[in-house]
Amino acid sequence: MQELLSCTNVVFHCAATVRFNDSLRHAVQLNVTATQKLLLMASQMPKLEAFIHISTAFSNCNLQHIDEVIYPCPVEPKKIIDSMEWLDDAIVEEITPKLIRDWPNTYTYTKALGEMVVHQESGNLNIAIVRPSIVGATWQEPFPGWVDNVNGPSGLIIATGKGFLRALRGAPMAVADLIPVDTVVNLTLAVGWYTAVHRPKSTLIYHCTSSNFNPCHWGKMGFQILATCEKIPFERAFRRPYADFTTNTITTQYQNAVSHWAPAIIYDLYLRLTGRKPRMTKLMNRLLRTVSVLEYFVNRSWEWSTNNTEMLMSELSPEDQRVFNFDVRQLNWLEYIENYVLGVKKYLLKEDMAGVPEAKQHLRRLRNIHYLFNTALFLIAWRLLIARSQMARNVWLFIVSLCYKCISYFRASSSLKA
Ligand SMILES: CCCCCCCCCCCCCCCCCC(=O)SCCNC(=O)CCNC(=O)[C@H](O)C(C)(C)COP(=O)(O)OP(=O)(O)OC[C@H]1O[C@@H](n2cnc3c(N)ncnc32)[C@H](O)[C@@H]1OP(=O)(O)O
Ligand SMILES: NC(=O)C1=CN([C@@H]2O[C@H](COP(=O)(O)OP(=O)(O)OC[C@H]3O[C@@H](n4cnc5c(N)ncnc54)[C@H](OP(=O)(O)O)[C@@H]3O)[C@@H](O)[C@H]2O)C=CC1
Repeated sequence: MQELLSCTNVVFHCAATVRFNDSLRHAVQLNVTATQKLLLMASQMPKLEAFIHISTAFSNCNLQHIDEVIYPCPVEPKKIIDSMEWLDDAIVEEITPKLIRDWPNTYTYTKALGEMVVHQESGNLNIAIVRPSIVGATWQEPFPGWVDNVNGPSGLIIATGKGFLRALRGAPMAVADLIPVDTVVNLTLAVGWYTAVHRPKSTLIYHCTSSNFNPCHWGKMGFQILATCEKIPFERAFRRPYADFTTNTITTQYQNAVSHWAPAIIYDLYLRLTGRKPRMTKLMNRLLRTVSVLEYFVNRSWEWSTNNTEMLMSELSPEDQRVFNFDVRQLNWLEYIENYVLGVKKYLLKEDMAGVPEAKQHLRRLRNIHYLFNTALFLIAWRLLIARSQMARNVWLFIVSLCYKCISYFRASSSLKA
């Protein structure tokens, strides 16, 4: 502690809980109280030049247009911190929806409270706030596509590539505000420099987002994920990768029943029959729960103003602009997403590229099983229909006689030509 207090020049405060469904008590402890404690600690650092707090672009996701300002929270953070000390867990759980109001989860709500704490308790500290949007794999450094956890889109890329996720309630034309992690790091370092050297009079907020500079839509992203998974498939896929966005609740429910639950139940039945432990329905349950907490972010678009980020870009020397590049106007989304999917395969699934031919062969087998299954299903349905309906029998006889006539006609015309 003594060493930290006496030697620290710049604090980059990244630590947080990023789980959307954390209990309010835990999220307040990590994202609000800890911020307050770190500010107190920072105020005792004589050599401190700058304190950079990492928030999220979604801390005010209850608004549609978000400026580079700190918005007040309905209840003072101090009151929330105090109440967490004496309220028991059951009451905290009960009042959580009332407290978080139109925030979608405890994470975004407590990140907003964390910003308020920074604003109120910064004292004489030289502070800035960075708000990244959805952090994705690296764009360039140390190499394209590096990723180390399943947060945000990464987990859903796995679920799509492995064929578990077939449909997602989301708007394909909504903006997918992804930002590569190396861009966030570069911008954060540049903010550290600017805050320490230029000492702005007020706390500056920097939106580390892509939509203002180079927008990409969920539809385009989904398309490129599927295209890459087709070209370089993941190993041992459950089904062929195919997924689509739907905006309709009934279609979503239909897709959940037919494309998610039915195959999982059939597969578990097969596992049981072959004496193995069923696991697919459990996995599907977890996946659909994850999807339900992420859906909020795929159904809406936000606008973030980026004046401070643009100002910072113009303040950097040409050499620093190159070394600490955070200009996402140069980012090619299709190339980035392809590298992202390959990074997921390599660094999260730990799959070797040598296994690609076998993975392709597996997809071909899955395609054949799919055709076989559909044909069998069609024949069974048709057989049942014929047994029960005179009209179906008539249609069937009509089709058979039509086929017979066509074959006879072609046979006759070919023998005439001969
Ligand atoms: C057309 C096709 C298109 C496809 C692609 C489309 C992509 C759309 C993506 C939209 C992303 C939107 C993200 C918005 C981020 C906002 C930015 C931030 O500031 S926020 C910063 C970002 N923060 C986040 O992203 C937090 C997201 N995560 C959470 O909030 C929670 O983990 C939870 C609620 C999902 C589950 O909680 P709980 O039930 O308590 O259980 P646990 O926590 O213990 O986990 C259970 C299992 O789930 C696993 N798993 C975890 N995450 C994902 C995932 N994304 N995915 C898949 N799986 C995931 C986890 O590995 C574990 O597996 P296992 O070890 O048991 O095998
Ligand atoms: N991922 C995203 O899409 C986005 C993230 N952010 C923000 O970026 C920051 C980093 O997030 P991300 O890297 O994604 O999340 P991670 O969960 O990967 O990292 C969180 C970090 O916080 C540390 N931490 C958690 N609890 C404690 C604790 N009690 N004491 C000390 N350290 C702790 C963890 O340490 P350890 O590894 O030891 O557990 C970990 O290094 C967060 O502030 C988050 O809000 C903002 C926008 C988007």
